[in-house]
Amino acid sequence: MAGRDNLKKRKIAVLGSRSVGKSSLVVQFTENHFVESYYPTIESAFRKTVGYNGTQYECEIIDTAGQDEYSLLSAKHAIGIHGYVLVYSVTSRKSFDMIQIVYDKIIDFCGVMDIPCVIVGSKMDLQQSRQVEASEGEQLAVANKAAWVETSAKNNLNVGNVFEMCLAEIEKHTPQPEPNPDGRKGCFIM
Ligand SMILES: Nc1nc2c(ncn2[C@@H]2O[C@H](COP(=O)(O)OP(=O)(O)OP(=O)(O)O)[C@@H](O)[C@H]2O)c(=O)[nH]1
Repeated sequence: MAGRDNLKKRKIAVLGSRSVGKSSLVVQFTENHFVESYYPTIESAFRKTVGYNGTQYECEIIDTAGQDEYSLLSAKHAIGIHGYVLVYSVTSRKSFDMIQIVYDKIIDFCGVMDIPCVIVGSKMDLQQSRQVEASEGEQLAVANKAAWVETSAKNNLNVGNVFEMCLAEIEKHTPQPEPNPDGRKGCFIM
């Protein structure tokens, strides 16, 4: 069991166009099964505690309703969120184009230069219907200083990686206390 000092709470929001597989990704990660049928999400929260890099993280994952270019970003998708998972489907060019739009809305809303973020190309098992190449996903991530990965919730490929990468991105953006001269870590006054 992790002590309290070794348990960090992290809130992650999952955004992207409708039907790209956001819920399937979150359900595969938190409940270890694949949802074949399609139920549009209004909004749901999932929890899972994961060990990563020697630390236990209590993750609260917010699965949102699909966005389009006209959706307004809600404050609840920005305030208190530590990291973002932005999902497009490799079978939908339109959903890929939505990623930059959603990303820009978030940084605008938060008033920051960049955010801890993983860009996810979902449904990589559907190779026959691919519309977005892996290299395009990678380039988009580099341009936005984000991480990137392709997944299949159906075949449980890279699903756990998405959330580990998101925790890593959050850590990268979290200022570390300066060590004291004697090597011990200092503390922040919040
Ligand atoms: N082949 C394949 N199908 C998938 C995969 N992930 C999701 N799907 C299917 O895509 C459809 C939409 O998946 P959802 O997870 O409901 O999509 P969503 O993004 O949560 O949709 P909204 O709630 O409308 O935003 C469902 O029929 C899923 O079974 C995948 O990795 N491979």
